[in-house]
Amino acid sequence: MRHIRIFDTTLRDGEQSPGVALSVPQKLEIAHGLARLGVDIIEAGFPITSQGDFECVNRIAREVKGPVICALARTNKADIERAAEAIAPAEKRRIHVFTSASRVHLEYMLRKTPEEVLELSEAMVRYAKEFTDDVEFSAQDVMRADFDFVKRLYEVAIAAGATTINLPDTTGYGVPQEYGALIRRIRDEVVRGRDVHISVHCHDDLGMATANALAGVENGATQIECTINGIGERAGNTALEEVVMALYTRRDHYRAETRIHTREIYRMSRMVERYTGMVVQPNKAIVGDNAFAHESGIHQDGVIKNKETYEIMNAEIVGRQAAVLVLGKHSGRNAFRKALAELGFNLPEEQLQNLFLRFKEIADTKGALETDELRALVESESVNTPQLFSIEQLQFFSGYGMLPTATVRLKTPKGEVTTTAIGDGPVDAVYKAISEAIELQPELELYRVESVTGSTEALGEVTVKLRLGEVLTTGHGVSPDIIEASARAYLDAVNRFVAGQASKHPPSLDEVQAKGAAS
Ligand SMILES: CC(=O)SCCNC(=O)CCNC(=O)[C@H](O)C(C)(C)COP(=O)(O)OP(=O)(O)OC[C@H]1O[C@@H](n2cnc3c(N)ncnc32)[C@H](O)[C@@H]1OP(=O)(O)O
Ligand SMILES: CC(C)C(=O)C(=O)O
Repeated sequence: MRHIRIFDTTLRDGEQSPGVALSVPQKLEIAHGLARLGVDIIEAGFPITSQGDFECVNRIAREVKGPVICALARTNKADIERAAEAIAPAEKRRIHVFTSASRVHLEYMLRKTPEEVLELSEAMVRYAKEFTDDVEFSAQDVMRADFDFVKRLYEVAIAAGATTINLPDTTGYGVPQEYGALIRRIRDEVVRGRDVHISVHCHDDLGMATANALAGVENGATQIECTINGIGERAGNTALEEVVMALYTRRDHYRAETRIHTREIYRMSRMVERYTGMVVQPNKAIVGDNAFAHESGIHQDGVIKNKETYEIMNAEIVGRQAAVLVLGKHSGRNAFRKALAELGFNLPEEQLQNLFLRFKEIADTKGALETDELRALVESESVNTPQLFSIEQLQFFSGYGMLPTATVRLKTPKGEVTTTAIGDGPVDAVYKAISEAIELQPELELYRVESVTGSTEALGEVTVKLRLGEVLTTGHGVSPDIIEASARAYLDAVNRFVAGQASKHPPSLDEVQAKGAAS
């Protein structure tokens, strides 16, 4: 298999992301991480940019062992000297000299003729060679440049000693077939079998950076320039994790391999996310939160039966936890049953079906449930208490300057009962309305409300203790709405009270209500 070099430019092009400025310790830690990841080349910075950037590249060159340490330089002597000085302590060092290729860059930005750019490029590659044998040459914006000029530029760069020629699609203008064809022509018409690496550097302005880089590999490139999480100027660069995993997962197709220790990928992604403050989108390939999660019932059912139904790679291979089944409104019974079994609940089928309906009802309004929320739901609903009283409807009003008022419609053994009450707050109003509907006046000994996972979006879990005469009963209720959870907890306690009496000497409801009313 062909070896593809991974040239990581997180610390140079990646740091050019608007709003990102990494400190020296952060860059050093990222560089050490990149060495552990197994990248071949680290582009550590652009030393002429600032004293801070110089020092950073210099410290990385001193301290980070393994990869080639590379510094960027424009086609001028001052840049090259600064780059050479910064990387001098490295065991393996590279200077990356760049110019521009497109007419618009030459005319408006460099304000030079093509002949001047050719001359300067040749002279500056030669100059960089005085400091290191390993010189890379790039001409920005090759996709929008005249091919004959691009060809001449890279020919002079190779003649001057460039050992790697990089073809940057600086503006992300290329499409895979076109970019691949450019790389092929460079291979056939410029490199012509010489010992020079062809490198790809693609930007993601049209969302094609990864596809373009891979098209380059298919057509002769042996180096990919990329960044962790695809960060970089504007829409970013080719994402390291994407090209590496594409080459690995589709090695049957590309017949090429990298030296990346893939199990380090996720850790690096999180480190770069944390230090740059650039949050990885949930649906980002390989490293996004959802990349190995399944929510819909049909997918979950398939994955439970055989992971290969919906997974082309294992999460573990990129250093993540095994794929997770997210329990939300799209989930099915098989995934629900499995999740409960993993939590240690093996419920009878009928109970599981009822619980599933309640779960769907909650997930429909709240979204996916976390493990602790699922556990709370099961614990509050799975105990086989006969539902003598249950909520049909619940409505309440409260607010500053208003009388808290609640109306409940309950299913009771006497049929549907609707009552309204005023209270000191919405929960008090609901409890008074329920008490009237069930014709019992329990004393509330304890009322506790908690957010199951500690966030405001979490399920609310309410625990109550009610005293009915001599008997103390506990009830639990969960719901995204804490007033509803409170009503459920109250009725749960009442139903348990009734069930507890029934297990000894079944009283009639009239007896229970008479007892409750008397207490
Ligand atoms: C596609 C890329 O990612 S390229 C790398 C981009 N990275 C950066 O720009 C890093 C941050 N940059 C900086 O700190 C500054 O721009 C510096 C230190 C590099 C230069 O700063 P200044 O000297 O103030 O120049 P300024 O940024 O205003 O303009 C850039 C100059 O570089 C010239 N230039 C641009 N590319 C090249 C090149 N490849 N070779 C030679 N000169 C170049 C421009 O023509 C312009 O020259 P001018 O001042 O004669 O008009
Ligand atoms: C310096 C070059 C390689 C670059 O970053 C670009 O053209 O995008």
